[in-house]
Amino acid sequence: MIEIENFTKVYKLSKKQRLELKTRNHIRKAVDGVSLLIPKGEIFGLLGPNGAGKTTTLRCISTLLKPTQGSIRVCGHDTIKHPEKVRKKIGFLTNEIRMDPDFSAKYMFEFFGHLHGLNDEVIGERRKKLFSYFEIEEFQNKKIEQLSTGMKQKISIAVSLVHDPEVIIFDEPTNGLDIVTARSVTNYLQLLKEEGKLVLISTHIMSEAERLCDRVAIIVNGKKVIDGSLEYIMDTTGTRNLEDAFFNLYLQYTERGKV
Ligand SMILES: Nc1ncnc2c1ncn2[C@@H]1O[C@H](COP(=O)(O)OP(=O)(O)OP(=O)(O)O)[C@@H](O)[C@H]1O
Repeated sequence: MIEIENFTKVYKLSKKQRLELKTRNHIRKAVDGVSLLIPKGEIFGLLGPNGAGKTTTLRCISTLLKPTQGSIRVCGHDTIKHPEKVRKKIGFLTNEIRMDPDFSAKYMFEFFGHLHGLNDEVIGERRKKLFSYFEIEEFQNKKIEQLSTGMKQKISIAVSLVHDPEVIIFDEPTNGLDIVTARSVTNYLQLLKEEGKLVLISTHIMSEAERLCDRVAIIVNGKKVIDGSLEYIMDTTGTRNLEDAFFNLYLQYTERGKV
């Protein structure tokens, strides 16, 4: 389970950032007082427009950043007090973490397997399973720079899952993928859910969230505006699909000045 309580993240803005953002403010509140309970055995979607605070939230859960206020626990471990215990439990995928282009998929997989303290036999078994599912086998000895965007993303996903984590946190996992590759990724997330794992994704794609997620939270300007099952969100907003529900809430919380 992931337990997020009254979580706030404030960034300090450098002079360069202030100029770029055309602001005099020295800070930016990226996430503002968000609380969430995310159970295992489900796919949970974090939805929101650009700049809503999704990536910041996922990075704080994954211990790459520290919350400014509030607390986050993953499988009972506090992300600030016991980040190393949290890291053992999670597989994290983000667009900014790139595979080293000079190395091969096989090398990267083994490297990260060893970092997680796995022995060669376990790494070999995991590699066979994941490389076969994502059809990486044929390309596993090629330099990553020679491979397509889709293949690179599949390799990143396989590497993030080397240690068979209980909690899978993927920031926009299908971003930039064609529909065939995207479907193989989302199908795998469903398999992980069926194995009882907790899967947390962020996405802009409402149809994907609707097809994949058991529950979602919508974040606008750093604040959670709703969370719950898809049925609950559609009932509450009086809509029949997630995209309409999203727009309904977005307009309500931006134009009417609630956020
Ligand atoms: N390192 C940083 N320093 C300062 N501000 C930041 C930093 N990272 C993000 N922000 C700001 O925090 C806010 C939330 O950004 P974040 O990347 O978490 O949003 P997001 O929902 O993931 O957006 P997107 O869908 O565009 O990736 C934005 O206003 C962004 O400009």
